Amino acid sequence: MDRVENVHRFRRHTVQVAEAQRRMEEHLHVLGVEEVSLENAFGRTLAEDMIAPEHMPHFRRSGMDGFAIMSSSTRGASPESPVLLEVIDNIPCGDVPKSEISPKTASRIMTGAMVPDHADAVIMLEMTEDFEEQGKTYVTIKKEIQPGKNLTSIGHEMKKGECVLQKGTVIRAGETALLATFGFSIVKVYKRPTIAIFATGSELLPVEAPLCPGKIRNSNSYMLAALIREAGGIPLLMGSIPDEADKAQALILEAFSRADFVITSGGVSVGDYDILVDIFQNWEGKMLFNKVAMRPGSPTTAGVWNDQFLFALSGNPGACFVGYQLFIRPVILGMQGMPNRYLQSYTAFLGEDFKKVNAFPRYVRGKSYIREGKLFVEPAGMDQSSVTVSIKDSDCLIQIPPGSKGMQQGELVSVLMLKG
Ligand SMILES: Nc1nc2c(c(=O)[nH]1)N[C@H]1C(S)=C(S)[C@@H](COP(=O)(O)OP(=O)(O)OC[C@H]3O[C@@H](n4cnc5c(N)ncnc54)[C@H](O)[C@@H]3O)O[C@H]1N2
Ligand code: MOO
Ligand SMILES: [Mg+2]
Repeated sequence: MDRVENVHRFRRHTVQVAEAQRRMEEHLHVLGVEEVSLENAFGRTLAEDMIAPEHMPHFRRSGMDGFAIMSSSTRGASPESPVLLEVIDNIPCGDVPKSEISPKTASRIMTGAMVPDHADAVIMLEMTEDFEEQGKTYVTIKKEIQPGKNLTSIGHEMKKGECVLQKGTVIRAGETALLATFGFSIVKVYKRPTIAIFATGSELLPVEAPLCPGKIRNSNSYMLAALIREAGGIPLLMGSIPDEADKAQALILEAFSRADFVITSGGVSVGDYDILVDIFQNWEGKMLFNKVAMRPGSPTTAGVWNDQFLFALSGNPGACFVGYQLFIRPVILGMQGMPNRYLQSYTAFLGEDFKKVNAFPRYVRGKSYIREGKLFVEPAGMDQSSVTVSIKDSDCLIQIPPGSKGMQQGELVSVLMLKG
């Protein structure tokens, strides 16, 4: 149930995180498609199924350096009664064999080379002895060899016409190897969203400015830009806006023409200078939510303007980080066609007591570790919403359910993994 709150000038309706995500999903659309070269495709999402244009491998391939033979030639072979075959060819990788194999012949062959016709096995070099006699080379085999030994058949890994990679697959190292194998030098991928980032607050200084009393440097914009890059988006740093609602609104609306969507940080709570609240109060677009049952980041607000999102994150760095992970990251991944866009949930043991109580579910910046084969998590450091230093040490968000008693060391807790 939504809880309605009346704080001074702005009615706020608290929604659960899942409901807030559901509302934003209604407006989430995959961006268009573009072609990129394979070397620039890392981290991108395939926009079409990739179908194998040929078998892999497309020729019968030797798995060892040795001799290609007919396995039947070795029947009865033993140290006491070795088989003698005449060596009729030498096949390096990349060559086509010049001769086919018969019951009395063998061809010297290298790992990865094309196995000659009628050969159905390759015997390792170390299991043979060869010698020359009257200008001819012979190989001695003292062991029976099974058909198919050290020979990779055509289409062993994949058959022509099979789906190599499905639409929606994120291209990482293994995918890149397959795309290269099948000759896809250009691939169709979803476009990367461009996101305009504004910081708000008259206290904010540019990063390069010296400190002065009461002011701080704008760290949220840079943190958000880094997070956006991590998710494959393109950040547009728009600097910081002083606490003047009209000016901020004009700049934000203008940014919609330059970006796929806009994020702001700061100015969403109940302070006198919380200008995003004013902007959303006069919002002509659609409101999605303006209060979320979560800590930190409860004032996180979102709306849609002509099909484009405006996300207003809290100014407190910890809240800004958590708000990004729960709302912005899934949108960036979703716009790139990624099906698994929400942080994955695991169960872990709590490594230490967490006594802070709250009416809302709490997302504690945590660090995870394995002890005796079990996954443990504990707070990464100071957990107040205003704290920046613990962000770098966190690899997960520990989900502490709302309640009056907190949680004890050793209890099982649900965790959202941020990395990996
Ligand atoms: N009376 C109440 N006060 C507050 C409430 C409340 O419910 N009643 N909510 C608190 C909660 S929870 C949060 S979260 C914050 C939200 O604050 P805002 O989103 O309005 O952000 P600001 O007021 O602009 O700034 C808060 C804090 O963060 C610093 N900040 C802002 N921008 C940046 C930036 N780009 N880089 C680094 N740090 C930044 C800013 O200087 C403030 O210290 O409100 C609570 N208050
Ligand atoms: O919702 Mo606030 O982010 O807890 O400090
Ligand atoms: Mg404020």
